Order: sequence, then structure tokens, then C-alpha cells
Amino acid sequence: MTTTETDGFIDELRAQSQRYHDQHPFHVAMNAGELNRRQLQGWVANRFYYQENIPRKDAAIMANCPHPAVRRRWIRRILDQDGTADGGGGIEAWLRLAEAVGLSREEVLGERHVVPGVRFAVDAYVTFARTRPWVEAVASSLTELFAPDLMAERLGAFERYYPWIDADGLAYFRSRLQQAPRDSQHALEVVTEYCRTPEQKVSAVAALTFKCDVLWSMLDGIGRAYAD
Ligand SMILES: O=C(O)c1cc(C(=O)O)c2c(n1)C(=O)C(=O)c1cc(C(=O)O)[nH]c1-2
Repeated sequence: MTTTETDGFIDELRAQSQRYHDQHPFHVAMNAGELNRRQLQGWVANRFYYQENIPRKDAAIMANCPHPAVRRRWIRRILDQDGTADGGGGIEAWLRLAEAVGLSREEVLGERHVVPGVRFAVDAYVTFARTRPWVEAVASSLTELFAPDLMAERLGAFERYYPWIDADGLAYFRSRLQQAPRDSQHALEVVTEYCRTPEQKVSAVAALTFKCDVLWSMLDGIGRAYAD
């Protein structure tokens, strides 16, 4: 692939940022300090369902990917979420966030607050990774290209507007500031390496559009369930 071809493809992928969930009214309200305690709790409990399914999604990508060099780096994502021992990893950090907003670990792990739209959207993402060509599933992870700005904004907003949340509870977002750029850079390298034909490139962009819709639908479901 020539540089120009790659550039055009990467531009198209990056253009999907227009559909990213940073612009969803629920996130806009969150970052403007307009959510109450119940709404933040609802978001944290529902987003946990996404977190706990991310390693299963990544394991599906690895199961479908025939390239050792890709799998060797991809496996890091699973360890980032699951940790390498009890008490470590992103899922545990998210549970600490849940406690910091006043939820118990049990109620979050029990998925009692998970609304149907969130369950549908997250399950669709995992199914996508299980059933579509592995490189499309890699492309669908590229929303992480857009995540660091949102994460930085969220950290500032939480410290400023929601001081009742213990700052230690925000460790998850701090760790993602480093992890997301590393992961999305790798995913971008993989997608540009393995999507060569126009059809493959169209499918990769469509996969990323699909993923933006997954994230958007989750916030639709949460916003409706926890409306004022
Ligand atoms: O809080 C967010 O806005 C946000 C967004 C995304 C994303 O853009 O997909 C991820 C995460 N967080 C996240 O924490 C995470 O581990 C993650 C993994 C993935 C993925 O698709 O593989 N996206 C995201």
C-alpha cells in the first residue's frame, strides 16, 4: 500500500470520531457537572457490563487471529483488564470506582442495574468479535483512538464537579490515558497491514461505525433509564 492510500484509509477511520460517544448528551451532561449521584451510579454500574466483557471480546479476536505476532501483543489487553493476580487490573479498578460512587461490589457484579439496551449493545460487540473476520474486530476497537481526550476531560470534570467521589476511584481513567494510545496505535498498524483491498477497507470503516453505534446505544439506554 502506498502512503497516500494508507493516509486516505486512516483519514476515513479517524473521521468516525464524529460519531463517537463523547458527543452523546449523557456524556456532555456528565462533563458539565450536571449529573446527580443516582445517574452517575447508573452509568458506573452499566459500564461495568462493558468492562467485564472487553477481555472476552479480546479473547475472541485472538481465537480468530492466525498470526502469532498479532496475538503476542493483543494478549496484553486481556491482562490489562483482568490483571496478573487478584486485586489488579482494570476490572478491579472499575469496581473501586463503583465503591467510590457509593455502590457495593456485589450489586455491580450481580448486574442488577444493567438495562436491556446496554446488555444488547455489549453482547452485540462480543458477538461481532466472535463471528466477523478478526481484522474487522480489530478495526472496531479503534474507537480508542478517540478515547484519550474524553478520558482527560472526564478526569477534570470528576475532580471539579463531583468532589464527593474519592480521587482514588478515578485510577481506572488515569491508566487508560496511557493504555488507550498504545492499544489504538497497535490496532491501527494491524488494520493498515491486513486491510489491503478496497472491500477490506470499507469493511474496516463499517466495523468502526458499528462500534460507535454500540457505545452510543449504551448511553441511550443509560440516559433513558436514569432520566431526571
Ligand atoms: O470510557 C470510555 O469512554 C471508553 C471508551 C472506549 C472505547 O472508545 O471503545 C473504551 C474504554 N472506555 C475502555 O475503558 C476500554 O477498556 C476499552 C476497550 C475498548 C475496545 O474496544 O477494545 N474500548 C474501550
